[in-house]
Amino acid sequence: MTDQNAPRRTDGTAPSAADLHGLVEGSTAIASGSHEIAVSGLQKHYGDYHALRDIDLTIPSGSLTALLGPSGSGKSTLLRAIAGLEVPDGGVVRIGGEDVTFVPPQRREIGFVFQHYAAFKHLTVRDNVGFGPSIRKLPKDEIRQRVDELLEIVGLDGYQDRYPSQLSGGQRQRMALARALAVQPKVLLLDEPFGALDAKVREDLRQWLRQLQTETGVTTVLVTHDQEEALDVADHIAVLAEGRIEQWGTPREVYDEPANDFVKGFLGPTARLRGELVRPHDLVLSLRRIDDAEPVTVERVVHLGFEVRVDLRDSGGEALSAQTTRGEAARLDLHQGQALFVRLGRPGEDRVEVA
Ligand SMILES: Nc1ncnc2c1ncn2[C@@H]1O[C@H](COP(=O)(O)OP(=O)(O)OP(=O)(O)O)[C@@H](O)[C@H]1O
Repeated sequence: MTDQNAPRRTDGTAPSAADLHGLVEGSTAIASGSHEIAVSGLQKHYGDYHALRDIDLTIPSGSLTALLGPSGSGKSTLLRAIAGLEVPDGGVVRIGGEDVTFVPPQRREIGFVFQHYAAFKHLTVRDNVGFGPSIRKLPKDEIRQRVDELLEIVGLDGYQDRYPSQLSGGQRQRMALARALAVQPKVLLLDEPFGALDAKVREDLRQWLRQLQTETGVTTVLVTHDQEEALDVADHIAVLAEGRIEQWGTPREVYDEPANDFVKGFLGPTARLRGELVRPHDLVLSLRRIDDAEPVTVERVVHLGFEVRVDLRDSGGEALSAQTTRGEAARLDLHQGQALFVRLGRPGEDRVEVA
């Protein structure tokens, strides 16, 4: 089976490790000045399939932007078009104000990290990270110093002489980031870099990525289908669906002021109350009817640490879930079969109902 996240050439085949190194080999500039990424009117077809539909997106210099969307929404295609691994059918890609639409990847001064990092197995961590600078024939002691600094930043100091097979998955991805940064790229493009790792490691690595990005200030684009990851690390999120950008904004904007039901549904759990899509934590439960609260029956009470999810059924037979706290669940004595009322809370309202 082919990996959806694996990089593809325009002919559909996966690039070799040497190709990927080629992405950074040509990099010469040190990340300074404006490295805004601006995409306008971008179109991409694969045969009859319209993978990118007129994409306009500006990624501010020095920021971390997440491309978030379901599988097949076009995230990787957009990232690969920015990298130069895909040639668009129409539109323009600019990096730092320069039109790079037809500039080959190795001349775009980018660092790229994929979900499955193609390390040189026969090279040590030091030589993997130092590969790009050594191709550019930088002085050996300068390379050594740069590699040591980067390995310290990514938390791999002391691992210089190990081989990739002697690293954990998380350590390998951190080595990949160090290697991408070793050539001091203008922009860092990350395609589900933590996708193959387990949940806890992912969480640690995204905190670490956020810190690394803040320290280096390199303009970063992160492809992810994980809304929590995007909300957690990104300055801005572009939400994609079917080759279009549905919304662009800060994590708070896309979560609190979603442009449409798709964005609302994709950014977090939702419940439908009288036809309106709402957040489960915006629902207020009460034992007596307040205002025009909807009568519901408790089907299940699920304790998820501090939070409690209450699965309900309304009088029309529709299922919906509310989210509440342990304290409130105890106060209401929530239990299966209980008759309750649910309504939409107002922002800042005290959730504790004395019924
Ligand atoms: N080389 C290709 N040839 C044909 N179709 C392709 C090719 N690359 C991507 N596609 C199609 O274009 C669409 C967008 O793919 P893309 O990889 O950009 O989606 P994605 O949002 O990154 O999804 P995922 O999260 O699954 O990686 C998909 O329907 C995919 O099958």
